Amino acid sequence: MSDTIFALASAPGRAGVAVLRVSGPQAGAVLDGLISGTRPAPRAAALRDLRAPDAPTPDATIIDRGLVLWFPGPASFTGEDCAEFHVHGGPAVVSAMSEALLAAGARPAEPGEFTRRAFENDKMDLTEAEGLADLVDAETEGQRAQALSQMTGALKSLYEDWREQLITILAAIEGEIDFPDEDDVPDALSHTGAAPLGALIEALRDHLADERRGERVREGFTIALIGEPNAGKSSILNALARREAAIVTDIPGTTRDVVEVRQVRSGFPVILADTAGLREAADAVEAEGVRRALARAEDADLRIAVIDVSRETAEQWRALQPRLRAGDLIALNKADLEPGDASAGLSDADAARMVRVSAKTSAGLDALEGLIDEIVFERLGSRETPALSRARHRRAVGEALEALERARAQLGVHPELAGADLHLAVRALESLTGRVDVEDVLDRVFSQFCIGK
Ligand SMILES: Nc1nc2c(c(=O)[nH]1)N(C=O)[C@@H](CNc1ccc(C(=O)N[C@@H](CCC(=O)O)C(=O)O)cc1)CN2
Ligand SMILES: Nc1nc2c(ncn2[C@@H]2O[C@H](COP(=O)(O)OP(=O)(O)OP(=O)(O)O)[C@@H](O)[C@H]2O)c(=O)[nH]1
Ligand SMILES: [Mg+2]
Repeated sequence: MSDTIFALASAPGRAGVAVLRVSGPQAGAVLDGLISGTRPAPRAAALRDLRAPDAPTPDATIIDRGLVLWFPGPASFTGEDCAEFHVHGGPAVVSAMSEALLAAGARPAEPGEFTRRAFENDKMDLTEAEGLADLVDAETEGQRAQALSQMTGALKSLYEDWREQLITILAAIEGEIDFPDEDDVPDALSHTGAAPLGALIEALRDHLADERRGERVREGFTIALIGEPNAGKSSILNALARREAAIVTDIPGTTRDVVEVRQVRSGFPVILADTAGLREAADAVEAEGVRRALARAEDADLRIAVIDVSRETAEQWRALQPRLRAGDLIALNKADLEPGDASAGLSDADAARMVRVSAKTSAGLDALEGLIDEIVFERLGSRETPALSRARHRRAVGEALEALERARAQLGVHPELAGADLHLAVRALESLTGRVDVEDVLDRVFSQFCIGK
């Protein structure tokens, strides 16, 4: 951290304004070396001519006239001395500025290095840093809201609060072990420790039992269209996508690979996947397509079974039913060809998630979209408690939970063993917020950032 680093903070390419940030002990000197006139007052923008620090004649070699800012540490984004150059956003201006910053003694920042410094200087914990990275990556309203909440400390407070509860329990237990005021220490412990420990275990369980809501908000909610060949899956995909994303022909077995379309529904990223029609395939290529279709259906967050109502439906339904789960949708397609009631023989629950559609005339497609949007919102929409948003969180909370459960089992038997497990749980929670230095975790988290963050 003794290096002074710089990076383009705005997107590369042509733009109205480009922002270059500098952070580190030499940031003030770097700033002074590039500007005409005086360093501006802290945190106030000032217009200055900018030139390379090694320029022979100051006037002839002006790079640009831009706004500069000076943030003396520790009251800065990184906690170090920082400077910013807001210049005209042309590629030649940015590259000349980069040369000038190099000549002034700064080096290019690694991805995430500014935020890593903010983390090292206690400006944020690890979950807040992740929230910031997610905010930069956010493409939908739901992603933005989740990332902002995490960046402003929602997960941090939750995890810090658990950690404090745990330390209180641990102190009580260790107190009982060290200064038993009763003969039966384990028994006393199962009185003092069991209730708060039980409550904590419940809280961690609830946090994990969220059907991966936060991870889905980040990565996308996947929906697989499945059904027999020629049922109209690709036609429905194209209708939902409003473009010809998949090939449609009247030949059964047209789709082989999984065809994906990304869209935003109810403010969340959704991945619609069209798949090969399910049947005993005659050739190896189609057989591989069917294998992929089944795998995708299995992994998806929602399945839409597409049934061709112009053909015998009982057989199609029998084949699809084992692939479906509660809450999945059924699209009865080609309704234009068969005005009859295809729901005959189905239970009410099945009928409720069924829509008659025609990919040809578009009848019923609005209703199908309405149902999809509703399901996406129900499953991903915000709750009162913040959601964990990465596999890293799930692993660490899971580890803490297992340690707490072991501790509970030992509480009235071997209090020292319970104490050791509680220490493990504290450590797992501390790795979440980055309180304990787990170097490879930090490297992994910050390397996922984009350059300039
Ligand atoms: N020009 C510019 N815009 C930006 C950023 C930036 O670095 N530069 N940010 C970069 O992500 C975001 C804003 N985040 C920031 C967070 C903290 C501080 C900061 O100076 N914090 C000090 C003082 C706080 C205060 O005055 O209230 C501190 O925490 O001590 C600055 C920007 C978005 N917009
Ligand atoms: N009349 C009518 N024809 C439809 C409808 N939907 C699809 N089709 C036709 O049915 C045939 C098959 O459509 P696809 O969308 O390719 O069917 P698929 O389920 O993707 O078929 P595979 O990729 O072979 O599994 C095409 O000729 C479509 O034009 C519909 O609602 N009504
Ligand atoms: Mg198809």
